[in-house]
Amino acid sequence: VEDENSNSRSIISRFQEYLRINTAHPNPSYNEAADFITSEAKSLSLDSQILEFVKGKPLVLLKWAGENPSLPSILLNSHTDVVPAEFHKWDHPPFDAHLDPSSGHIYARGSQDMKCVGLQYLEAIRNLQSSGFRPLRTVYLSFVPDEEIGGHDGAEKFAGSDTFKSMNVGVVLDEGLASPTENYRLFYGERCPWWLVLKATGAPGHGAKLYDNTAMENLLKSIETVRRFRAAQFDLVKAGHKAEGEVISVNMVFLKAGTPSPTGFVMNLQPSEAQAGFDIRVPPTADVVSLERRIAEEWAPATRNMTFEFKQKGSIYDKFGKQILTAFDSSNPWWVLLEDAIKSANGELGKPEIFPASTDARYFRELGLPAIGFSPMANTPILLHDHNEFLNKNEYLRGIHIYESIIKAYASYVEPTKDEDSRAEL
Ligand SMILES: CSCC[C@H](NC=O)C(=O)O
Ligand SMILES: [Zn+2]
Ligand SMILES: [Zn+2]
Repeated sequence: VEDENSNSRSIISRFQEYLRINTAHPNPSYNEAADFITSEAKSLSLDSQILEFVKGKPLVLLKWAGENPSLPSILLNSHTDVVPAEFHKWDHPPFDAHLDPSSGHIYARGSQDMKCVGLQYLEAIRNLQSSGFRPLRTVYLSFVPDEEIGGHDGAEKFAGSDTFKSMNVGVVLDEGLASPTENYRLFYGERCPWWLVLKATGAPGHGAKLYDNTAMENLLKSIETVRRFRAAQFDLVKAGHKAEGEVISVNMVFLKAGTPSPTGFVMNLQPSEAQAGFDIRVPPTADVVSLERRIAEEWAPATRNMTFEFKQKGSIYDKFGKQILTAFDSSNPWWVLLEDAIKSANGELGKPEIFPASTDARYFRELGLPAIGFSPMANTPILLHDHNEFLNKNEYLRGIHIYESIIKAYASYVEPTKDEDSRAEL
């Protein structure tokens, strides 16, 4: 028991050490994080290399060589960056990794999203190694930069690289979300980001004059139309008809209009231009043609002097024209193995879900690879990107055992031969 306690204490202090590295945008300490991961990898005798697709943005790639390197490998992905935090709004500073002695909560930016997962992979490997386990398939771990700002200089370049090709990856694990209930959550796809700017123009005029076709009026009508659409989508979720990832979300994220003056804005001038920005998330199964038509005809009608521009417009289709989804039935052995491995480690599971935001998993799915989103955090409020993000230490430790079970199952998996397949069908 004494040993176990001191072992848990070292596991938790390694987690805290990683959390204390400030990898928040816009100036993440990527090199410090890379050094930390590299030194952890050394202690596990894993091969490590730094891929620097863009200068100053290291991606750490680790390899636990399998006994049969010709089999497709396993990739365990996590991002090293985190979103910024408003220090004064937290109960404990976001990069102190304070462990509350009574609750066992560890407070830090990145404790849920997703430094927990990155280190849990490594701790699970440490435990598997000391139990004498040897992987049949090669297990890779990638610690990637820039996920929070779109992953273009991280996972996107990695997935397109020759290094990646040479890894012969068969399946990818990436992040999921915390679950407030007993059930862990598994994600088989994600919504696609469309960042839309609606622009209105109109006749400028005196602030005292009532007249039609002002930029502000034109924009407000669109905002009202978008708001009604948003409410209808949200109602489907509130009524329990759809899950969060199954509806189109639209949130207004900026408003820009007015004529600046030294004291603020000119108050008696109706401006000739006004803009509003929206973060739209589109489920992979959505009817995108009708959404596009809605935007052009109802949200930005030319008849009201409106135009629109996409700042980001992901596709829900891969290069074969297929919706970007990972199968979650018996056609995907990795899905079945994952569920079984979690259950055999006493984890309970909810229904497969669409990830409501965007993650790096899409870059791997786009290649046609199965990628599954999973972060082992049950009984935990969803606090990613929020103030006072925390993860309970026991939940963190439990997650390590879950990954031991998963990595063991994945790294040992042998595809049934054709013969066994046909027998199973009989
Ligand atoms: C358009 S890529 C943005 C990626 C980001 N990922 C996590 O929050 C997101 O907003 O979902
Ligand atoms: Zn994340
Ligand atoms: Zn995030």
